[in-house]
Amino acid sequence: MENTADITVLGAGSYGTALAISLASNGHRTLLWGHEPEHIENLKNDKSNQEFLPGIPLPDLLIPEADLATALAASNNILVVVPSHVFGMVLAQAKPLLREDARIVWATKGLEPETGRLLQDVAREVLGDDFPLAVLSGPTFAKELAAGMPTAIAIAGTDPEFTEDLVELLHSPKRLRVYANNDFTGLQLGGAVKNVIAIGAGLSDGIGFGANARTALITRGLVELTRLGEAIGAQASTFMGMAGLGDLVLTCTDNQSRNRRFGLALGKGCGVEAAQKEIGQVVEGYRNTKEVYTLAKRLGVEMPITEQVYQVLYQGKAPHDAAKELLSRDKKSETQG
Ligand SMILES: NC(=O)C1=CN([C@@H]2O[C@H](COP(=O)(O)OP(=O)(O)OC[C@H]3O[C@@H](n4cnc5c(N)ncnc54)[C@H](OP(=O)(O)O)[C@@H]3O)[C@@H](O)[C@H]2O)C=CC1
Ligand SMILES: O=C(CO)COP(=O)(O)O
Repeated sequence: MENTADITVLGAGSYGTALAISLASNGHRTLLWGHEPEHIENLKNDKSNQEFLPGIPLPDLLIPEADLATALAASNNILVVVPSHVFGMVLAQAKPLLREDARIVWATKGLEPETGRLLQDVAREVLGDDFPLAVLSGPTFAKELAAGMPTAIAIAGTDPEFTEDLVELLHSPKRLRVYANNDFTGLQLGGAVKNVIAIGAGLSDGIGFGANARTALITRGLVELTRLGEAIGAQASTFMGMAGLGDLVLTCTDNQSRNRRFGLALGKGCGVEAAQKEIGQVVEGYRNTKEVYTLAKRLGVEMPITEQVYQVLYQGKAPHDAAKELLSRDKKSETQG
């Protein structure tokens, strides 16, 4: 039927398109909504997303859609993949158009601008408590997922039936392995904090440090993520999985990561604005550093790497000085605190 779909994806950038390709390749009719009609027209004409995923064909079951009302009427399964700073705004836009049986999942990685709230709090504030919610998080570069290269991800949510249905929709023996997780909070936090640590790893490589420093940042980044997670009620074990260690290793070590590339550019002496412009896509960790820092301060959680990245991004500290400060911290036990 023309106007029905198994799932609707909101956000036609690199990751929204990659997830839509993956869903459609699994045989599910998938509507992909984007806010720029011209961009959606290009997707239809080119049968690919030349701006974000050049050269990767869109499957026939992926239907680009410029009208939000049509997109939301087509399915009760709504996957939101817009940057975190517009997440609340897009939900507010969607709310009056949502079907009564709508269920909302997001793959956005970040915290609410300024407040540092988890996106579940934003979703509940905007939508109320009646819609089932879920989150996708884990080490998944859009380009590889879209190209059908093997990928694994984790999912958690408020409603077991919804998360099970999402696993069914997303899971593919050939391209995407989906792990169910029961830590809704932990999955959201992992996706936000890893971006900050990835900037730190990029900074370290950019100023000429090596594999030892990068690996120390990943390892201690995992410690500070876990500390913050436990303070907000997440399970420490979550961070040893896809949305913690998995995403940290991916984004701290591979130059497909925009957050890592942003840090690299800053470490080499580039300014914040120029580095963002060079990347030309969302760098979630830039804003999210402020939000993670704010959240950690509010809860009294020690996050030395986040603190130094914050000082480089927002207080004009030189990357070298930030690195020196991290190294010159008091001796401490690896296992305590
Ligand atoms: N790319 C990846 O590999 C992964 C990304 N993610 C997460 O997915 C989220 C989206 O990132 P990604 O797709 O990569 O980002 P991109 O920069 O590739 O695309 C962002 C998209 O969001 C659109 N957008 C911006 N503002 C709005 C708005 N108000 N309403 C609707 N759409 C809007 C942009 O449109 P326009 O171009 O017109 O501004 C663009 O199409 C982020 O939170 C990211 O961390 C998670 C895992 C992997
Ligand atoms: O979240 C991602 C991979 O899991 C994408 O990372 P970047 O946003 O740093 O490109």
